[in-house]
Amino acid sequence: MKIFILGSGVMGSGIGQVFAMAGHEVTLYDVREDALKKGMESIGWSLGKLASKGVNPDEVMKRISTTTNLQEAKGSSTIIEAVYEDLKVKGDALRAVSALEKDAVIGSNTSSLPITELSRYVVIPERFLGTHFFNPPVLMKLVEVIKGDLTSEETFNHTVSLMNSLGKYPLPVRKDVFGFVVNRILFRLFTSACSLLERYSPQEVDYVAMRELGMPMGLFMLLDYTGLDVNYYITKEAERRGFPFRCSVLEAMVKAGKLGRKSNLGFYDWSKGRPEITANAGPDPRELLRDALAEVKWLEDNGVASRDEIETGVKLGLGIREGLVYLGRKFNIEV
Ligand SMILES: NC(=O)c1ccc[n+]([C@@H]2O[C@H](COP(=O)([O-])OP(=O)(O)OC[C@H]3O[C@@H](n4cnc5c(N)ncnc54)[C@H](O)[C@@H]3O)[C@@H](O)[C@H]2O)c1
Repeated sequence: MKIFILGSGVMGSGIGQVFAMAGHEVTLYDVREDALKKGMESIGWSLGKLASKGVNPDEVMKRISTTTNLQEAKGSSTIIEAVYEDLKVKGDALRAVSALEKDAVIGSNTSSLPITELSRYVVIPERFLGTHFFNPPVLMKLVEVIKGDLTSEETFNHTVSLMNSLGKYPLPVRKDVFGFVVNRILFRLFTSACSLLERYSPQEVDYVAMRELGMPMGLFMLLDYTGLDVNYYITKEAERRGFPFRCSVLEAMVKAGKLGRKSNLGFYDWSKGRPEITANAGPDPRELLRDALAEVKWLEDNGVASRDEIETGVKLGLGIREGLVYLGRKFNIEV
């Protein structure tokens, strides 16, 4: 199949690599030559790492081409949009590409914009949906496939099968809700963690997140890792869309230039690399889990995804090895 990727950044290049590794012909498109060059370098680096696992880097590389000419989208069967997370930038890119190739299924990799809102920009909204890969796309097995209000059942089912054929686990998100499934749960965990700061240190909360919830990284460490400015922006966006992701300390931290890992300082000091967790006690794990589990129930009750699908998504997307529902039972929280 001919695949066209809009945006050759962190996600676009990774998604292109995933398709090429599954045998598809991929064209990476970007408005910047240097982004295409960087994207190809990062694919080459990643394939080099995978060579010892039976991947033939040259074969995969041969299937990927780059362009700054949007006209090359013509004849593509699938188009994935992975440009900046901005409604106007995405809208303009989608409008232009969808006018060129009307038969393609178009997926957006947005993390926070409603699929239905984006679908207003495409020529055939029935053939448009969300394809939310996780970072890094090559290593993360989870892809949320999101049905917008106008997405046809055929497009949705076709894309779920396509993601399966790439070796991914497509989590079917049947309703277009803010944050989709996995990030909604993550935002609940963040909100609970932030509200514990009155009584506990970030270290103590993270100790419990890692030790009792089995997360690969603590919640404050994760906020630092992805950037406090990025997370502050998401809390504002969540608020605007009526979803309670709150973390009141973020605003002052961002204003003070504490952005997390990228500025060497956030909830942790990153100047010497990934910080060590030295705490050996913290809050009751139920205080972290309760709202996240209420969210699982909400998603299930509202027909967004089933409990089993959510559980698999949480394991693959957040690295919570045992799953949230399992932890709920373990700690006697009713779900
Ligand atoms: N980075 C992550 O961890 C992550 C995870 C999941 C989803 N996402 C989402 O994926 C999308 C891309 O994120 P990213 O981290 O790869 O961003 P990025 O900044 O690394 O890359 C975006 C690329 O889009 C290009 N671009 C901008 N306007 C364009 C246009 N009109 N046409 C073509 N290319 C254009 C830029 O030149 C840049 O190379 C965003 O919607 C983001 O929310 C990101």
